[in-house]
Amino acid sequence: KESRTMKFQRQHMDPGNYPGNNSNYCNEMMRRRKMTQGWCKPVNTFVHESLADVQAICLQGKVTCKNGQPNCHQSHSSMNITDCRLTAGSKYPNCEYRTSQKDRHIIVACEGNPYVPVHFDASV
Ligand SMILES: Nc1ncnc2c1ncn2[C@@H]1O[C@H](C(=O)NS(=O)(=O)C[C@H]2[C@@H](O)[C@H](n3ccc(=O)[nH]c3=O)O[C@@H]2CO)[C@@H](O)[C@H]1O
Repeated sequence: KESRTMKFQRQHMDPGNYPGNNSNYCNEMMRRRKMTQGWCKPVNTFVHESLADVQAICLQGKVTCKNGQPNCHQSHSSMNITDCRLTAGSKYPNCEYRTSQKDRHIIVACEGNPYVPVHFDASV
């Protein structure tokens, strides 16, 4: 069974890569990382920073998660991310995404021992 932190890495980590001007980045990556099986995941963010830098967020600014839980953390610095958002005309199984590269602070939920990211909450 895939652990929560491995699921986080599969769904959200893409260090050493970024779309550049590849408008198909999200179409390719959402499939490759298995987020278009059974349904098209509506929104997903990939983070183009090292795993160490993203794991370090769990030691940074504590904030309340969207679901009210107290275990979210906001990155001190902004990070290179890509937001993938399902397009209006997209029909399963043809999941079509808009690719938007951004520079944002990210908010993740952390859990466990070691205390590591298990959920992507938002970017600000
Ligand atoms: N505090 C917590 N502590 C521990 N665990 C917590 C906590 N909270 C939830 N989980 C768990 O995480 C799991 C999960 O998949 N949550 S999810 O909301 O659906 C993820 C969102 C995110 O993937 C994506 N999104 C969204 C915005 C954006 O900018 N970028 C972007 O990528 O959309 C998804 C839906 O919004 C679920 O098992 C839930 O129980």
